[in-house]
Amino acid sequence: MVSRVIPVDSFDFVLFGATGDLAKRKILPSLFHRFQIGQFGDNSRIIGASRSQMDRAGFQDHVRDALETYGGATDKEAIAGFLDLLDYTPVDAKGDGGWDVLKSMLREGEIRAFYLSVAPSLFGDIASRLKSTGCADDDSRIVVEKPFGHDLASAQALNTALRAHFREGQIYRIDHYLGKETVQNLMALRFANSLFEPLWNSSHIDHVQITVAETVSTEGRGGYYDQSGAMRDMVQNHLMQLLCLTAMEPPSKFSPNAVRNEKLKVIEALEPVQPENIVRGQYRESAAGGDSYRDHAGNPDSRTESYVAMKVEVSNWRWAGTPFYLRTGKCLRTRESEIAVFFRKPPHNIFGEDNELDANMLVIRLQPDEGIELRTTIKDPGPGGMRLTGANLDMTFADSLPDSGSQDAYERLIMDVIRGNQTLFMRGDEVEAAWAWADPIIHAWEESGQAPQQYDQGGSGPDDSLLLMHRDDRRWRPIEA
Ligand SMILES: NC(=O)C1=CN([C@@H]2O[C@H](COP(=O)(O)OP(=O)(O)OC[C@H]3O[C@@H](n4cnc5c(N)ncnc54)[C@H](OP(=O)(O)O)[C@@H]3O)[C@@H](O)[C@H]2O)C=CC1
Ligand SMILES: O=C1O[C@H](COP(=O)(O)O)[C@@H](O)[C@H](O)[C@H]1O
Repeated sequence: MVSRVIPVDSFDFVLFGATGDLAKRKILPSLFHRFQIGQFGDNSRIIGASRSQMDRAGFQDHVRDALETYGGATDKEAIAGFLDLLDYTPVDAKGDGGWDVLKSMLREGEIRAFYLSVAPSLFGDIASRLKSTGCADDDSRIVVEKPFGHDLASAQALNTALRAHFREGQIYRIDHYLGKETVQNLMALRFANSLFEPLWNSSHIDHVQITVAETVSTEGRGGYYDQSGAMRDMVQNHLMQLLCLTAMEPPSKFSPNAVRNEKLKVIEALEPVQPENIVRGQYRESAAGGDSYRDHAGNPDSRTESYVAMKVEVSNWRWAGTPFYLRTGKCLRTRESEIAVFFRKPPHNIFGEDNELDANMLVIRLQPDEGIELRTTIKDPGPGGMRLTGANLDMTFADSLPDSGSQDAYERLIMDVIRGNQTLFMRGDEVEAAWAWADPIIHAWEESGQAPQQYDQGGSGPDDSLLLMHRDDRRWRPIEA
């Protein structure tokens, strides 16, 4: 099956922070891939805007380098075609310089998208100048990167700054996990099949495990990360979104507000997490003497967590009695993200003591090998009588849908901005609700002053995370290389 490309209308895409790290590693390569497969409307243009003094040719050189280095681009004709769409103007987010030139580059009647790939401290300045200079109109989209705030108060301040100039319907808050193919597939699995929904509740589901394990350290971004930690960097946003999509009620339709209303209800139903239900970890120096978290942070006393595991309760009719266990960490054994849904065991065993019954388990693998797997119990084939064994119904997308094409999460999300579809973007109230849940947890840590438990690099996290499960007579799925 070849994926169908549905072209978008032509647009003016203004990339603030066009000379920055995220632009060159993700945004520009993603735009190029969508251009290369023919998704752009005919007159589309991309305008880079940053502080650096550079002309159009200089920006084209910068972008060519980014596409070759980070986008795997080799097709000279496609690269030349893409570079043709580019323009550049220096713009100072905090001053008046460059805005009149930017305004003169924008065309009447085209979709305008302003992507703010800059520090959040510049969001308010840019939003305000976009409006006061007439660069943005009432249909323009404004896209903002994470982190969306550091806590509830700062997220509220960002929302206020953006909403002073743009309607909520124009604001696209990026959480790149929502652009991942299998994350969207979770909604298809739940709401496009009649098989699962009747079982999707605490009567049939014992518990859910959501894991985002990373092998990378914080090296190179230790300064930023030490102010953030796993809770702010991953749990409040990415894991929260996975939890919401797993736990939410069926929306009445697949529309931005219908989906986001249901996600918001999940966040609002979260119980406060008690300290005994959270484990924080920090990676120590490796056996080979490799740098520790504290070395990477440049802070020998750091109490910031690079790992967190927690038991979360969703307090509503559907989920009462079914805990969600979340965990994420750096420097773990392997890169592996998944949602594992553990069903309850069959209520009665007709096969006798020699055949212990296993529970069914549905695993939604987000990365690296995207797919869906259902663990079932079958008869062990052969003449050995009625002996039971486990068997997996495995749908690895690379095998079952080999020509479906893969796309980076940013590709999908940027095209949705042009289409004007906010379903996969966080609404302001959602982000604030997530911070309102996370803030007390973080404050309690800060007040206690307790250091996270040290854990080995290349393992599966701190020992206490095992106890979190053992206490409930459960086990984590192994993080396996
Ligand atoms: N890098 C990453 O992997 C990720 C980044 N993010 C987020 O994306 C955003 C950008 O991050 P990143 O690319 O790493 O940051 P960088 O520091 O690499 O780039 C910052 C960009 O902002 C521009 N800039 C700074 N000050 C001004 C100003 N006064 N006026 C106009 N432009 C200005 C810089 O322009 P110039 O260089 O010309 O001065 C540069 O292009 C941040 O919000 C970050 O949190 C989110 C997820 C991952
Ligand atoms: O937002 C972030 O995400 C990455 C993990 O993203 P993935 O797509 O590679 O799973 C994480 O490493 C980073 O710390 C965080 O800021």
